[in-house]
Amino acid sequence: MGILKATALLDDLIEKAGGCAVVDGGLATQLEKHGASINDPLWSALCLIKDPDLVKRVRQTQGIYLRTTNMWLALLFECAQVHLEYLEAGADILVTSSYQATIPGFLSRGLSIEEAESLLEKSVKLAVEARDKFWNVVKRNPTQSYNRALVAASIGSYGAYLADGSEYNGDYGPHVSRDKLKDFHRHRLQLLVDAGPDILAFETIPNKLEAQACVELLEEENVQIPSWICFSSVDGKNAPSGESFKDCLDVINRSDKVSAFGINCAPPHFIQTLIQKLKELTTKAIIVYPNSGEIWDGISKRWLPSKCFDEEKFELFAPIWRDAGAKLIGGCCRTTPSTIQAISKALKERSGFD
Ligand SMILES: C[S+](C)CC[C@H](N)C(=O)O
Ligand SMILES: N[C@@H](CCS)C(=O)O
Ligand SMILES: [Zn+2]
Repeated sequence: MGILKATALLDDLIEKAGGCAVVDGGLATQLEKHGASINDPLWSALCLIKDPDLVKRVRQTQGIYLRTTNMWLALLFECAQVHLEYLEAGADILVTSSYQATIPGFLSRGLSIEEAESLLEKSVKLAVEARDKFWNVVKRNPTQSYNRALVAASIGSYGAYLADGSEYNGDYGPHVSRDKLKDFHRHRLQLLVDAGPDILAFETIPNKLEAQACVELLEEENVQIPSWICFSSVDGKNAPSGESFKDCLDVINRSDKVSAFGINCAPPHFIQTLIQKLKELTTKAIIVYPNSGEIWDGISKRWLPSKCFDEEKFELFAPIWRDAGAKLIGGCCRTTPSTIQAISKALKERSGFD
């Protein structure tokens, strides 16, 4: 399938969803609700390591903290379950568990290169299998209101891999060049593309340099599926680095490989104004999937309480974001299947989709 046909799948989904498709919610958050403790440099990618031998080695290098020893195996099976929960809630797009899954990350935990590669591949397979399993059941029901979901392979920023909070400030220091970022992303991107997702999802990109690296990589690797590139924002106006979105979009707007641009894991009260701003800066589809409004403290590794938004407001704001021009809406960290169900209901009822 060429890129035009692959991009048509996304356009078609948006149309079938009534003009605005629903992205899933926080994978890590829902894993935690299932009892997993992911306070670890691999964060949500821990759910990929369910093979007992791999778990043992990872535990030996740094320690996985799960509630009880007996629970660890069961918990590590939860990723597929979380995908199914988001599908049931009405997600039209599943984002894979590869956000913080990287080759160097897995190597530093004692896994071999082959094991690391196979875990990345597995992140896509888990989501594809959940999608196919769910669709095979619901498609038989003539009254069902679900779409066949698409799978977006998550590519977390370099800052996510560093696990030092830099996906929220864009400060990679003077020694991180565009080439270094391309080197960091290349192998994982190749593996994820080969595993057969429908879309690539670059998440929480914090600065222009990394956006440039990602766009160049898509060209160099001649990627034949559409991508979205999402930035976070901590001031509601600019990229986390302080660079303007206009500057960051300069390079992205020139790429045919990028189908959508937007914001993820930023507070929801920034979103309406940001959509209006982005509409003036790009003709690409706008995607927004904010977090709950809580703020990630990258040092203490915990979420600080939200001052401004609560989960129920997503239901109210999703149609406002859609009317402002967003074509893809979902939730990021600290949102759950209930958030996604509320978004899906609000968007699909009003569009007459239901
Ligand atoms: C989206 S953030 C909450 C993910 C976790 C972060 N990269 C860390 O490892 O601290
Ligand atoms: N999609 C990611 C979070 C991005 S900030 C995850 O939940 O693993
Ligand atoms: Zn997030």
